[in-house]
Amino acid sequence: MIHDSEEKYFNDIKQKAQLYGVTISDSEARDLLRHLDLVIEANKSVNLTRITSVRDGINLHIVDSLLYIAADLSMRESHGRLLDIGTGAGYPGIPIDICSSVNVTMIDSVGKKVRILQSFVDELGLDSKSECIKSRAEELALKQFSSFEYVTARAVAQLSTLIEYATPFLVKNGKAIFSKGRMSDDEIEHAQITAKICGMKLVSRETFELPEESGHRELLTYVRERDSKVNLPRRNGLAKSEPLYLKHH
Ligand SMILES: C[S@@+](CC[C@H](N)C(=O)[O-])C[C@H]1O[C@@H](n2cnc3c(N)ncnc32)[C@H](O)[C@@H]1O
Repeated sequence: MIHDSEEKYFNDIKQKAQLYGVTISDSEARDLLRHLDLVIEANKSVNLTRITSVRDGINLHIVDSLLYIAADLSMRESHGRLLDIGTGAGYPGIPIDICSSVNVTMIDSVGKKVRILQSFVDELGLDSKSECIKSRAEELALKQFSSFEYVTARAVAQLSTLIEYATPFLVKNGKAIFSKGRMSDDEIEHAQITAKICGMKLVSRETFELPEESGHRELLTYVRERDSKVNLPRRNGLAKSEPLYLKHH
């Protein structure tokens, strides 16, 4: 548990968020830290993250998640719906929930992770505007077609796969925002082909450096402009095993 150093960590989170233009309140910083504390504690018995220290967690989980807000400040005031695909311990879904007014739905295909995630949401009192669902993206998209203004994902799959996963969930003009480390030329080219097939347009690509040289990030934002040329979602696993950029090139 965090005690003496709480104050120091609050200020650290607030100052680091501010570096990216995200102003957060004391109570938001407290909730972000409380979530991280719960994740580090739960991680002792269930494998959720390779990060075990609060210091690393602030940079690599909290600040990294807040980059999604930095990339699209509109979500701070939006009361729309946001879907976080493959959320794991709730990154970036929970920090976005804490620091914005969007209604966040978090999904993961692993039931054990979703049960722990639900306990974090309950403990943090986020339950009135958060939802945790155990599902693969491809399955939930059939039930929640065209239902979200925003889709996010971090560390889940290649960009082309993420674009295919996100597309059916988005309303027209809805945005998919993905964070990536360094990408290969192939990953970018495959994403461009997939986006075209899915009716998605890359509208912004911003570069960020995480604090204390913790990493390089690119935040890519796609808008759902047109109907997809293929019926989405496709069957489970096809986005990876038979990528659209190969089939429909
Ligand atoms: C490396 S973890 C990242 C977790 C979290 N987003 C983060 O950045 O800390 C990837 C997660 O995506 C989930 N996942 C992978 N493919 C998925 C799919 N098709 N639908 C839903 N969840 C998926 C996995 O179960 C796993 O928890």
